[in-house]
Amino acid sequence: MENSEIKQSYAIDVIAGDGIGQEVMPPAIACIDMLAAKHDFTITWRERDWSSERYLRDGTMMPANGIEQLADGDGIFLGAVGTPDIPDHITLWGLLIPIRRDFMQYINLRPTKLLPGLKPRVTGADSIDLLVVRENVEGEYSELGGRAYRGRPEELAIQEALFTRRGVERVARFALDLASRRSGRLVSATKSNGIIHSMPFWDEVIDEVGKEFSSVTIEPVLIDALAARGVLRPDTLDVVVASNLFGDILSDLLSAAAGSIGIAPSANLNPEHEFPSLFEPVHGSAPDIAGKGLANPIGQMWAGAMMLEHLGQKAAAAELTGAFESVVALGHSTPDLGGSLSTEEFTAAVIEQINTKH
Ligand SMILES: NC(=O)C1=CN([C@@H]2O[C@H](COP(=O)(O)OP(=O)(O)OC[C@H]3O[C@@H](n4cnc5c(N)ncnc54)[C@H](O)[C@@H]3O)[C@@H](O)[C@H]2O)C=CC1
Ligand SMILES: CC(=O)C(=O)O
Ligand SMILES: [K+]
Ligand SMILES: [Mn+2]
Repeated sequence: MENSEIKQSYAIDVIAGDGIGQEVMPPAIACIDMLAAKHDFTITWRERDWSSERYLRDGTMMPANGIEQLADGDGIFLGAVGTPDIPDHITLWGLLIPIRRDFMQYINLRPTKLLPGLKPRVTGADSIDLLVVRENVEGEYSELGGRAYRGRPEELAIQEALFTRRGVERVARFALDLASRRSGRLVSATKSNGIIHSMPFWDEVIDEVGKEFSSVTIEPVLIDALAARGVLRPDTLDVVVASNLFGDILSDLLSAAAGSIGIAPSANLNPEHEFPSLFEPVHGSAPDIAGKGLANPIGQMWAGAMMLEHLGQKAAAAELTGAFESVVALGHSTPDLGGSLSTEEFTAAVIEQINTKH
């Protein structure tokens, strides 16, 4: 695309949310603002106070017309939601999950990389560079089911997993296309030995769509064995396609194998650009470290880079990932990566990198 065709001014909704979401958002925004000035584009940040605090105050995570308010923006930049004071299904289903669904963000793209200068967690895994393609609007996270006989000995809960042909086809196609442009290898996370209906269906549909991509080899791997492989040999993985729940678990596991869940970014994509996409770190609100200045802002910064890339600002995106990679390569990091810098100190080092590179 010619540079002149790229829009140069964007409206981005900011939902820092809860816990360390509030601490890692300002560092990411500071970096992006500097890059915007350098690369001649502007971002208007539309700050939303949608959070658990708002829920405790007003009884809802976001306003009734919250989705409408986001619809005309160019993207959503989210920190994390969740607090020990409110059951997690209320906070998640009151904000993040409706956004993912109403805006048909059916792809959750989650890269994992061993950053330059970091030691692998296990020997033999010294070149991790993979992408989890997580199905993001159906699967195990469904509203089908219910509870009955509350509080009685007969009490029961039924939770149905929902897999549609269209839903599996589109995530398969996205992952196969990515794999065809990378190693030509796609691992499909399955569990068709134990889950008798949905997972054999998943396997069949992935296989069918795979016929359109003759250059890609599909390797179905049972999720239990895949978890073990993710710990021991994450270097053998390139593109992994997974259902909503499996992809959620795998992405925490793989980013931990590569150093810390504090570095992992996540793009909730509406690939058709029909609705805004949402960018966030993989991690949650981390109440155990919130308020202590210990949070690693890389996950939020890297999510910001994915957002810039999605907007067409590829040079700025590359400069942002390059900046935090350089700081880590110089041996500076937050405690989760074995370093001693605070969130603020690490951010200052990244900003200095951006400043000194012309
Ligand atoms: N997309 C979202 O907003 C998500 C929200 N959550 C919510 O977050 C809350 C806490 O969930 P947890 O299960 O504890 O997961 P979590 O991801 O918040 O934390 C897990 C562990 O990783 C550490 N950690 C996470 N991010 C870090 C960072 N940037 N730097 C350094 N260390 C980091 C935490 O200190 C904690 O020990 C819950 O309310 C949960 O529902 C959880 C995952 C995703
Ligand atoms: C909710 C959650 O854990 C995630 O989206 O990663
Ligand atoms: K998050
Ligand atoms: Mn998760």
